[in-house]
Amino acid sequence: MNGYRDLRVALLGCGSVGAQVARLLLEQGDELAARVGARLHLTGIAVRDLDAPRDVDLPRELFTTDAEQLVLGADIVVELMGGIETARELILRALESGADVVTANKALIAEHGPELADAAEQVGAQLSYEAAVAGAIPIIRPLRESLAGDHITRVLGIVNGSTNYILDRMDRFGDSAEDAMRVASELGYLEADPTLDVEGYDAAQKATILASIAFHTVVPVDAVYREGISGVTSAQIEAARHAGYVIKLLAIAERLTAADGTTGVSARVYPALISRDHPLAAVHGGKNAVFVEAEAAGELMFYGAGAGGVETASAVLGDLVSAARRHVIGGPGIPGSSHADLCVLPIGEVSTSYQIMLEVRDLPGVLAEIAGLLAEHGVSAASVEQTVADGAEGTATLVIGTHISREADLAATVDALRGSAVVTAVTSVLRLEGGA
Ligand SMILES: NC(=O)c1ccc[n+]([C@@H]2O[C@H](COP(=O)([O-])OP(=O)(O)OC[C@H]3O[C@@H](n4cnc5c(N)ncnc54)[C@H](O)[C@@H]3O)[C@@H](O)[C@H]2O)c1
Ligand SMILES: N[C@@H](CCO)C(=O)O
Ligand code: NA
Repeated sequence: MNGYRDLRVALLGCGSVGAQVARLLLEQGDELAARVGARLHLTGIAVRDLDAPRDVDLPRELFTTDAEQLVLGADIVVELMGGIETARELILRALESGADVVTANKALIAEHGPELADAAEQVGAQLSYEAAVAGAIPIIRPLRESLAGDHITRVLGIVNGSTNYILDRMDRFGDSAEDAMRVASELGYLEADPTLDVEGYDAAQKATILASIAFHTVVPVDAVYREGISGVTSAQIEAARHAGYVIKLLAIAERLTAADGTTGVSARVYPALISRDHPLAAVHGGKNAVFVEAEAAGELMFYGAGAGGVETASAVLGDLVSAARRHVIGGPGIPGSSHADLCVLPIGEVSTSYQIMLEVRDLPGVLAEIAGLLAEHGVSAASVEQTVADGAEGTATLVIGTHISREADLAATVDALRGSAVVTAVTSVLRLEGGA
């Protein structure tokens, strides 16, 4: 039709995202053909159950349970099944046959990205995964292409919508952690296994991908330091607000110099304080945002929907159109870039400032004792506030803000505080991020 050649597109999986990709491919066929210069011909959709109910009405003859057969002969394979092993095998098979692959599978890319990128490079195929990080938000392509001539120094991301939703409810509506979690669950925001969201595993997968691309290196997912939001309390949220901060679950990728002079990368996920003036503080509900700091470009922010079937389908189709254009023009796909080969530095090498909440004995000399413990470990207090004196009788609550300190020094300080006779409890230690 219209003299366009056909490019054979095989779709693996027809769930929330896959069904929307199929619908858009069919509905927008003519326009996509005009944009690409070839017709994106959906040859089939691999499903587990031919008769399962779908979000979208799609021609039944497209469905097949034979994913392996479908992949054979495809020009572009779009993997939207999720899971690791079957997806990995099918993608490797597709790449080895020279097909381009588009996937939204963050777990797979975080675990096997380098292997898949190598397989793609061997045959000059394109492996694209814009939808794997922050759903609809263009962030992979900007990092890989638009910022390819710059030096990125730091990436701070709110890349998990469900935990952002939970923390935002606690902050804005005063919900308890349990209530906020229940609402998030009712709205279907959480993964089938909510631990993946709540304990930061999903964000860690995205941190791996962001750190690897931003710093042209390989950051294994196991090397990402990870804390989730299950320990965040209403008292911490309240204390943060009082001090002009908000608590966000951040995925951070940063170029750092270690104490011994080694340059490396830190990749970490934890709930952190950020100033209410920081652009990331305005990311509410289930939205995602990625804040990028680059030497020449300065500060950039990418904001939008990090999940949702049709929203995520937008990113998938963007990759699909890009892969299809390559087929029309010819030439190899853009290979992954890991030439910098940087080491991943442990959390102890990170320097940031901290907010420590303590319950102490309300006695003369206590402040001096605590100041002495901080000084002994090279941690300098920027502020000390006695917020309430209404805990157990004879105790006071202290909130200490520190100057920028090394995590290792801070950890030793917290251990010393816990062991001190004047401290009855260390109730909170939070890092403050987003500053200079
Ligand atoms: N839903 C989102 O908002 C979102 C956002 C970003 C990324 N992703 C990623 O996109 C991918 C798809 O997510 P989803 O939300 O559409 O999942 P989903 O569970 O709704 O759909 C996956 C579908 O694939 C099918 N499937 C699984 N294994 C199969 C196999 N071996 N053969 C054929 N079909 C198989 C399942 O039956 C299911 O229908 C995942 O990797 C997910 O992490 C999803
Ligand atoms: N569970 C993820 C889905 C998108 O990857 C989230 O909450 O953001
Ligand atoms: Na994205």
